[in-house]
Parts: sequence; C-alpha cells; structure tokens
Amino acid sequence: MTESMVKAGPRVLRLGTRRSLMATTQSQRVADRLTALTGRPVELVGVTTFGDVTKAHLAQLGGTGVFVSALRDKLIEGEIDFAVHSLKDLPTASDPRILLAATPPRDDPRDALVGAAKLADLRPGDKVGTGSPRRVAQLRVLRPDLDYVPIRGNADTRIGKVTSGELAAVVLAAAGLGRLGRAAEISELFDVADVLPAPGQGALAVECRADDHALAELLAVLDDARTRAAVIAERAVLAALEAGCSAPVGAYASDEGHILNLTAAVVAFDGTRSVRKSTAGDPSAAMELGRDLAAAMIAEGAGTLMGERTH
Ligand SMILES: NCc1[nH]cc(CCC(=O)O)c1CC(=O)O
Repeated sequence: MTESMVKAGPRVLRLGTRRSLMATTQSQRVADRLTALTGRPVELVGVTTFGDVTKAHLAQLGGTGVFVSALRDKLIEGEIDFAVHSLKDLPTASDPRILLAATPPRDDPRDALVGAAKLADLRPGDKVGTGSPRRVAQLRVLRPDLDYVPIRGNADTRIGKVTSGELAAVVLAAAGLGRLGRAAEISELFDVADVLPAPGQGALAVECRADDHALAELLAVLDDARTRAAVIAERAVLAALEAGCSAPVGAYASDEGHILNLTAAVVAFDGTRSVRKSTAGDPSAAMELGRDLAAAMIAEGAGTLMGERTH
C-alpha cells in the first residue's frame, strides 16, 4: 500500500476561472492563499465566457455579467466548486443560488494612464483609448481637447496600440495592470477625486453555491471586512441607479477609522454636467448608505444624465 492511498487527503477543490491572463493570475493568487491558510489543494478549471468570445463593443452588449454567467452556470451545474471574478464585472442583481463567500483585500482601485506622457502633457487632439463611458466622461472634464477613441480587447492589445503609435495613451484599471505585471508602464495614476473608479474596481469576488455551507465557511478566511463594506456601498449606488458596468457611474468607498466614506458621481457623456455626492456612515450599514446616496443623486437629476446617449 502506498502512502498516498493511506492518506487520501481532502478532495481537491475546483476553482473556475476565465482563461485570460488577468483572470488566471488573480484566480491562482486566490487558490494559493486558500491553500496556504487552510491546507486544501485547489485546481484551476478554465471556462470560456461570452464576454471573451464576442467581438461586440461592450457598451453595446446591453446586459451586464457577460464575463460572469458562464462561471455561475458551471457552479450551479456542480462542475466547479467556487469561482473568482473581478468584482466590478458582477451584475448588481443577485442570484439566490449564488453566495458571495469572500471579498479578499482590495488592490489599487484607481484608473491608470498608459502612454508616454501624463494626461496634462498630451497634445490637443491626441488619441486616448478607452471603451468606458465613465472614463471618457470624467477625462473630458480634465482634457476636453483630446480625442477619446473606443477600444476593446485585453490589456496587451490595448497597450499594443500605444506601442505602435496608433494611440497616444490608453486608460486601464491599475489593479488589472498590476496583476499582469505591467504596472511599470503606467504613466499616471488618477486620483479618485478626479476620476472616480467603477464600483468594485480593484476588488475580487469569490463565489460558491449558496447551499454549500461547508465550503462557504472555508472560503470565509479569504474575506476582508473593510473591502466588503466598501464594495457593498459602491454597488448599492449602482443598483439603486439601475445602472450597469457600462454606465457613466463612478463610486468609491473607503473605511477610515470605522467610518465608511462614500462618493459617487454620474457624469454626462460629454463631461459638461455631473451629479456628484458624498456621504459617511457606519460600515455595518453600507447597503443603506449607498442606496440613500443614490436616491439623493436621483433627486438631483442623475437619472436624466444616465438616460442620455452614450455614443
Ligand atoms: N471590464 C474589464 C475589467 N474587469 C476588471 C478589470 C481590471 C481589474 C479590476 O478592476 O479589478 C478590467 C479591465 C479594466 O478595467 O482595465
């Protein structure tokens, strides 16, 4: 009898992940951390999602969750045990069969410029690539004289357009660039006061089946309470505004000394008008904080701004 037959050990947990380099990198990081903390072995299972195969412009897909549904399907079918997503890609509508088991400590939430110069040093008319209405709207406030060009594709493809000279710069999430090992190419990190990040940007979501109580308990070791409170508040704003990931909505919360500070903004696509509000409260009431802030924004016309065409 071999030793491995005597000590069968715990079953290997199957972690479902998108196949992109960013997704597999962040999933592997979560897998390693879980194994380090609990001793449980984890294997990555690659899943192709609609968001990875479609050539359509993300803002035109209409629905949110293009990167998420396939992984949730595999979870519900029992083909994987848990999944890791970029939290900002999660649809705001919750699925009763799925549990947000953990929100690991957040990475840098800021947006980043990749190019030869800082935004202020680009020349009038320079082309800046970003497919996000939220980023375009806020950048237009800072530099209305630049030419904002919609782009898609992974970070490699996007940065390639700068290297080739097709674009002067591109805007990406700092967290994603960090996970890809490309943080050194960042020419400027935007202060959250200037470019409010997408709700949940820089954070990860670890999901399992809602009825898998044993696994939920295990995954809870990965959770960071401060990150969870912040992203709950940010996503509550998005949900109450009935906006998706392609809406010109920014929200950022940070927990300082047990007070949760939350700022959210809706910016008209041309950058000329915006509704921006801040609030603070107890982290345990994060959801209400976000919902109430959104209600106050709607009272100031946020809904009208969002309803305007985005292209
Ligand atoms: N929508 C795609 C997406 N989803 C998560 C990230 C980056 C990592 C993060 O924000 O957590 C990105 C790319 C980007 O916005 O540059």
